[in-house]
Amino acid sequence: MGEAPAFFADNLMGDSPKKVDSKSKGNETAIVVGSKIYVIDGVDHELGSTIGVRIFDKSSGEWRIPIVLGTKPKPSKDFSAVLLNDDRVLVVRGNSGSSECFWFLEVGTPFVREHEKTVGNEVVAWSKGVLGNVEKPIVISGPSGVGKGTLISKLMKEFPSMFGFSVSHTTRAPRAKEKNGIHYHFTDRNVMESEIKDGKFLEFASVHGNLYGTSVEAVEVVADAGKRCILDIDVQGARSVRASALEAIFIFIAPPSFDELEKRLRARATETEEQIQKRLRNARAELEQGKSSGLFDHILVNDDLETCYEKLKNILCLREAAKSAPKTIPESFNLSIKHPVSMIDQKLLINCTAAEHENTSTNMYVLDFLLKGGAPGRTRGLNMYAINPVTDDVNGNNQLHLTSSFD
Ligand SMILES: Nc1ncnc2c1ncn2[C@@H]1O[C@H](COP(=O)(O)OP(=O)(O)OP(=O)(O)O)[C@@H](O)[C@H]1O
Ligand SMILES: Nc1nc2c(ncn2[C@@H]2O[C@H](COP(=O)(O)O)[C@@H](O)[C@H]2O)c(=O)[nH]1
Repeated sequence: MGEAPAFFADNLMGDSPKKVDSKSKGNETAIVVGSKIYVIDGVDHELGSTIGVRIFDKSSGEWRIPIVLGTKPKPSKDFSAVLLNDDRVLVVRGNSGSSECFWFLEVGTPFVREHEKTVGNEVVAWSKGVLGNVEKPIVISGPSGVGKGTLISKLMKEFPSMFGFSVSHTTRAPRAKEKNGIHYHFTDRNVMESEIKDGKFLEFASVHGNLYGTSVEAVEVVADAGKRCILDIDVQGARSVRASALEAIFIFIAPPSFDELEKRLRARATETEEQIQKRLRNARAELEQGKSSGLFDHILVNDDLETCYEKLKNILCLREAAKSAPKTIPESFNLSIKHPVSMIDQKLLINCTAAEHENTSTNMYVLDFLLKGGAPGRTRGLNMYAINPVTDDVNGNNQLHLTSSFD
């Protein structure tokens, strides 16, 4: 690796030109975010099997190797990188099909910051960009015993092919009828804590004295099956998901009264008296936060079960009806060796020029990434369409082409 050309950071540092040590082989792109320079290398020279990321801290003049979360892209000799919103880098890999083309590297999102606090190191997180519209996951929260599980079961029973449940991890003991892998992934605290450190969880919280968490995989498994994911998590978890890149619909289920909540919790007969008392104490705080925090898009009172269920279905149907018609997405395409990219109006314009027909065939694609997705893992809901660079605008609409007298 010593023979590699060094990466010069002088043009990025602003002050005295400074040659910084690098293991690069020259196939790298630098993205400046505040006082840091993220150097994305077509090959990670430690691992060899992925695109590499290093961070140069301008203030200390030091290189840092971050902890890398999420699915990592395979190495690429040819890629472009664009900074989005100061906290995510879009990496477009050349010479790859539509499923391996688009990657997001989170560099300063709340999700990454949270993990930096947990692990005490720089963190970046990869997620793969997935083309195609996708329904937003549904986060359902509310105090223990309010009926979240009952409502979710009804939804899954009525629409088995539409919804999938995100199976959480928990350190609590299974109840009599609960099955590992179906109701929860029952796990040991040590194992779960170590997996949290490794970035395997989208969110986690200590709830009623036990650890609960949604793994990235739990959400991805549902989305990969083409289903809309439902998360049954507490208010702390909902807050963490809000801070993540997973764009979801947040619904809070409230009881008609505190007495009714207590009645349901006791009637369920799954907890000891001590546990019931703990859950009721926590319920007061959750009700306060849930109703007043502005965290939730909808608050439903679960008085009569059937009425509440109808309201829940209404919320979900309305959202679906409001969805805009998808644009045409190329079934499969291969980005050629040269693909300069530029941003216009929150859209990425990709200029694909086939190397062998350099002057003859130019295809323009627009990548519309206003929709956010899951992290770290897959960022879903990207929209891609081809445009004619002469006659279409970036929305794919045909526009009047004015020819000048010199044409
Ligand atoms: N609208 C309702 N009216 C009367 N009983 C209800 C209603 N909804 C749910 N229940 C009952 O209340 C009990 C608690 O419901 P459920 O287990 O679904 O609550 P939960 O919110 O999922 O609780 P947890 O957070 O502890 O998992 C169950 O016995 C269920 O049958
Ligand atoms: N933050 C999270 N909370 C979770 C998750 N899975 C479940 N929960 C919440 O825990 C309580 C208690 O559940 P129980 O099954 O022991 O009755 C309840 O409010 C759930 O919503 C999770 O992954 N993350």
